[in-house]
Amino acid sequence: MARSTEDTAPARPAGKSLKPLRRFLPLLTAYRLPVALAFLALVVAALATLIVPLAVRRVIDHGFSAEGSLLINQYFAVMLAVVAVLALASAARFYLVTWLGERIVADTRDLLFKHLLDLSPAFYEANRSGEIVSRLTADTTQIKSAFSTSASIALRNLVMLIGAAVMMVVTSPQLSGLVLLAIPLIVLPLIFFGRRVRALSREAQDTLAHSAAYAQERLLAVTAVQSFVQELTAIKAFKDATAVAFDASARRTRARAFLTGAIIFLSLGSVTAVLWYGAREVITGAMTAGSLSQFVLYAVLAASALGELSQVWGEVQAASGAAERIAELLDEKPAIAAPLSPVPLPSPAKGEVVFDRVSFHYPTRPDGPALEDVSFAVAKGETVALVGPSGAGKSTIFALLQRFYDPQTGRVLVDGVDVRQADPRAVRSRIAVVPQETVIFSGSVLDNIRFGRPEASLAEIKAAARAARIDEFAERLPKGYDTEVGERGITLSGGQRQRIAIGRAILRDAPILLLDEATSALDAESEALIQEAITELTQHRTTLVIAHRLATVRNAGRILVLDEGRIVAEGQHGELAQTNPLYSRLAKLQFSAQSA
Ligand SMILES: Nc1ncnc2c1ncn2[C@@H]1O[C@H](COP(=O)(O)OP(=O)(O)OP(=O)(O)O)[C@@H](O)[C@H]1O
Repeated sequence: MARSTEDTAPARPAGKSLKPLRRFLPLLTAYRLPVALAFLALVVAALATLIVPLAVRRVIDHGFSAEGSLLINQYFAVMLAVVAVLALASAARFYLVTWLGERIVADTRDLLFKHLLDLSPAFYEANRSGEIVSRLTADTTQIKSAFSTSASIALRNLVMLIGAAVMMVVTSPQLSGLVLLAIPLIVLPLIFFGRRVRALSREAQDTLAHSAAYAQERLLAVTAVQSFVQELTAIKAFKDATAVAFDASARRTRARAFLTGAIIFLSLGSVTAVLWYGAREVITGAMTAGSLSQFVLYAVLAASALGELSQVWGEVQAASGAAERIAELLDEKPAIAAPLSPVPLPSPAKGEVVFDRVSFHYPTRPDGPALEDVSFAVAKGETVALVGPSGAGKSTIFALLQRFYDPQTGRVLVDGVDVRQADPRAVRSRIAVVPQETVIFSGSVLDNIRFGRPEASLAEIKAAARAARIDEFAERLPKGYDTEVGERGITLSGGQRQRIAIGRAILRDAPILLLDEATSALDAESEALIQEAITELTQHRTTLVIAHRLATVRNAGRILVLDEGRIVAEGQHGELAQTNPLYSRLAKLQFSAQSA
């Protein structure tokens, strides 16, 4: 279940059963012509069906008499034509309506994905990605049925029901009056079971998402599961989650089965009762056999339309439960958004960074400040190293600078503009990040470098790759730069992944560089290659680096020492090593093992 980033998740609206689905209706306005054609096909098919009983009466009342032998050929010829029209119109209706359903689902998925990309990290901290993916796939598939097959069946049967009811009244008002009495009997279970189906469907989708999230998390870390020999635990936990999802689906299906059974019994039962009454009318001569047959055919049509409608009603209710889950996600407001009229950043870019008395705690940790009263300024082209024990707040500084969160007090300025007043995309465009753990997407080596700037030319990408010392390994791969790297880059070594990250940042060519040095030890050769690549990257750029290497702190113009969210010292390596006990301890622990 998605939790709101705000602490108070809004309660789900109860009762208004189809509201969540209605919200997706406007998507149909883009497809007016197919909607109109589908409607036309629907009406034609329904009319064709309604003509059949009329023909049947004529055949029974006149066709079997001596003078009717000529007419009978005509009647059957007309019927054949009607059947052909019915078949054609039904095929067209099926195609168009299914097409529309698929379209709505595709559009909903696009809309949802776009929205998801706008949501800030705070949202993803509170929700599991597997559950979100389940909404994107399983729940949208559920609403597909509501907009395609269900809509098609519902509309056809609605038209049929109305048409058949009208024809019943025309054929025998007296018998129709009797049928009228049965209607409340049929509508009540529809309402009762419909509600139940919707609630149970919501539950079924929730539990399904839960098991999907579990599977995704374990599969992403399958090697960890295997190396800790936790397969059996994982299998059992997944089996339990699947069982819960299965039970929920079974309950939903039971409710739908009851609904369908009840409607079929009640509607066909009433037809039987009316037929019994009608048969007596025919015996007393108050009604012709043909009229009774015609009436009964219409009544059967109406009853089966009702039966199908009830089934569809169950499906629509189930879809409504799924739609509710999608709507919740769509209603999630991004915690970070551009102001109505964002202040443009000065052009040309300078690459200046200022933290002005910044205090911040993460939304999920209201009582634990991550930064307290942090102030510093980094001038254009300067390199500043951040050093501090684990959890001191170094990565948090990077996160605030990219405006993934807003500080509770104080300001973060990029090129003199408070990042809260600027468009977050504009701020991030001025920044290139080399994270400690490189994110690699499935695709080729080239694709992964291009991620830094998708519009870059091949020559630019190759140049960046050379500068980042990627060519050194890429050319030895089976297909060179076109080699597929596998999901999350599992076919590359740690050092190779880091160089791709550096290549991306070089290609991005942003004035501000945020570099989180890898802590993992590399062999001397890789290390040397990475240092060369980094030197290339930091030239002419404002650089903030979370330092783990002696060479880095030595080369930095200035070092900020962080401890428990505060800046506790500032200076250069030589002097800090002498004067600051925390720094000298960290330097001994972190840097002493390495040569410069
Ligand atoms: N997304 C988050 N949600 C809640 N708390 C967080 C989050 N990220 C970090 N923290 C907390 O904020 C504090 C500062 O973390 P930060 O990641 O900035 O430390 P760091 O100096 O980068 O540490 P390291 O060197 O280990 O990466 C820590 O106490 C950490 O537990």
